Amino acid sequence: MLSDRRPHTGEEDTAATVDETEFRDIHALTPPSPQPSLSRGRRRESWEASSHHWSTLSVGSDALSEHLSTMSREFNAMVVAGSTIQNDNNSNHDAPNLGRIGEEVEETNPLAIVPDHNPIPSPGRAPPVADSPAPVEEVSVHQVKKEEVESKISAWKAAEIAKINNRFKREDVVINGWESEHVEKATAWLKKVERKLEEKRAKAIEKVQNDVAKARRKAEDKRASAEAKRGTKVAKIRRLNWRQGNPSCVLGDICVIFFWSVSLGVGNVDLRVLIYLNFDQGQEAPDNNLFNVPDVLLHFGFDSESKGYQTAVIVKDKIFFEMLTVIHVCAQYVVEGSSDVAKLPMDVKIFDKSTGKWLIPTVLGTKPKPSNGYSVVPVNDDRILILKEDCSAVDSFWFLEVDSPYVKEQKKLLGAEVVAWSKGVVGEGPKPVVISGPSGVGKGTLISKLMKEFPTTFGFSVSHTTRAPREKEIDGVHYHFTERSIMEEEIRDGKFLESALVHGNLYGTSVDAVEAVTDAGKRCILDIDVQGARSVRSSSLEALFIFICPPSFEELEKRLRSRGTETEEQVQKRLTNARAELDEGKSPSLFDHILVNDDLETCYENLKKLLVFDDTTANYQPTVRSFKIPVSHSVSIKDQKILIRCGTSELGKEALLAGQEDSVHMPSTRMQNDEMRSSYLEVLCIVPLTESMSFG
Ligand SMILES: Nc1ncnc2c1ncn2[C@@H]1O[C@H](COP(=O)(O)OP(=O)(O)OP(=O)(O)O)[C@@H](O)[C@H]1O
Ligand SMILES: Nc1nc2c(ncn2[C@@H]2O[C@H](COP(=O)(O)O)[C@@H](O)[C@H]2O)c(=O)[nH]1
Repeated sequence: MLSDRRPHTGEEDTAATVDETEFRDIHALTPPSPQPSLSRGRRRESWEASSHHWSTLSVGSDALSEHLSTMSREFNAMVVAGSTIQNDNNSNHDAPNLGRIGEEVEETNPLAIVPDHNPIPSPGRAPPVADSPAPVEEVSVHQVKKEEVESKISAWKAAEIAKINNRFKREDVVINGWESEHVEKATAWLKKVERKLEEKRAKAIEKVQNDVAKARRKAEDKRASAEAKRGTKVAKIRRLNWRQGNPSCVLGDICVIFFWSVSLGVGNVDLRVLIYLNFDQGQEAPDNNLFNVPDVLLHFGFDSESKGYQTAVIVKDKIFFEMLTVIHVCAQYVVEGSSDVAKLPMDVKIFDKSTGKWLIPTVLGTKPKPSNGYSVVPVNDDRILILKEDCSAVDSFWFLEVDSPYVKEQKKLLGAEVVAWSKGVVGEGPKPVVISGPSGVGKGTLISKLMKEFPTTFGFSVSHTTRAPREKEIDGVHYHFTERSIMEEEIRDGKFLESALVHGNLYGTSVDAVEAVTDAGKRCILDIDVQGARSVRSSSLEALFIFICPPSFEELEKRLRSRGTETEEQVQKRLTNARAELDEGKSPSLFDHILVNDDLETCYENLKKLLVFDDTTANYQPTVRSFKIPVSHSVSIKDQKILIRCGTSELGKEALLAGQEDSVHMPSTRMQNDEMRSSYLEVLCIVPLTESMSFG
């Protein structure tokens, strides 16, 4: 019967069913059990069957199945106990079975850590049932037993619920533990990740800071080097500029003054040399001050180390310039009384007074060619004038820059003691010529004719361009064909005198291109667009600006097309730009001359008139070039002027003869007086120093 019971999955349902159903079953079907042992055996069978049945119908949890099976066994025991009471009067045979109900069922669940403090009261401990002598009494005993069983069942239920609650509490503890363990783990992981991120961040910040510092340092270096380059370029441009200007002769009653435009090889010195030729012994000098020989820091002494005489100039606590050989020459000259001595080179070394040591500096620039002798005068704190004796005036003036801005820059760059030679170039070259005009007007054609006819007089400035070479165009002859990125960098580096975007390509005139021509002693011709002309006009380069105009716009278009070097699109672009250029070409502030290229030959003749027979070209070879600084002279610096004084009749004669009467335009009355001319001549060169010498 018990084994036929329908299984219940819910424990409370089971208990409730047991409450209501089991007892009805007990009354109806109490089996007479003749032998307690047999009855016990049968009951065991029922339990086993029941247990088996329950376990096979469990809802999947072994623990739950085990638990329910335990409950079932205990419950069955109680029911059987209740049913056997009446047959088993005061027999306690089944007491051990009932007693088992109250026993702690061995807890196999690993979660079971809370002991059950509410055990089911052991039926064994129930007061023994007294013998019932009468049926009435029997009923009441039965009643008592029933109540007792009922109370046990209630107690059992409560105990089961408590067990379940405990079990869930234990589970809850374990779940909480599991939860906190995982939360802790996750938090620890997060902290680890955060720490790693923090480290990465710190590293990234450090890297960025290092990169920034590195970039700054690099930029500094680049800036310094660009600045140095710029300085050099500017100096070059200035030098180009100094070569400009006309030499002029100024006549005076007492003296003849030559104005020489002087330029320097490396430095930034612009000089004008005035030579006072005093013919009359009785005449006074134009400015007495000019004749005051100031402190000339020339020191002569014997250098035990090199066993010779040396000259030194003290500038800013440093002794510059050893002219051992010069003094040696002087000594020879003096002793032997002969000027016929070997030319001797010039060496530079520096005695640093603070350390008491001689330094051999890095010498920049081209040093002067050896001479018979030199005069040495500090001009100011940054350079020393060296006047070569007994050589042509063109090669006489030299400067040793010892602390000029250029030298300062170089010292910084090279991290060494630096000096630089600058040549005072006497005379000047003719102005470069800028030929501009719209594309197709005939600039190139005119320039080619000029070069062909005057190959030694004119030189073409070879521009840089990013445009592709045309057929027959040769790199380095017609253009320096360059990649855009390279050209852009070179423009940034200050390599260009001017540059412009012309018809979609970059074009530019490099300083080197102009220098290459001027260094070859030729007049430089630039073929550039109007933008370029404007740039050159606003630069320090003095030039002659000529604009070539077409006879008409239609003719320009015709020439451009007939040349056949451009695509239709390029022709259109060039024609559009031509209109703007033609407007600009009329600007008198930009161009010195406008030539209309109608008939080619006529235009060429006009160009030649402007260039070949203009004053600049005609006067290119200054007559004063043959002037010589005599051996016997004194050099001094006064009021920002270099004074060179010499005054013997022989030397005067020499200087005068070298000066050439025609170009000097000396007053005829005096020039006719040979006696007077040879009797006395005092020559004073006054060299005013310009701002670029940065006095003070
Ligand atoms: N006076 C002229 N009469 C007729 N044709 C000319 C005359 N001058 C030049 N040309 C022709 O015009 C064309 C353009 O001349 P050229 O190439 O010298 O122009 P350009 O001004 O140098 O042009 P670009 O600025 O594009 O270099 C050439 O074919 C040339 O032979
Ligand atoms: N600003 C400059 N313009 C230049 C230079 N070289 C040439 N040009 C001018 O470009 C156009 C086009 O020349 P093309 O050879 O492509 O026909 C022409 O007007 C030239 O005068 C330069 O160095 N700078």
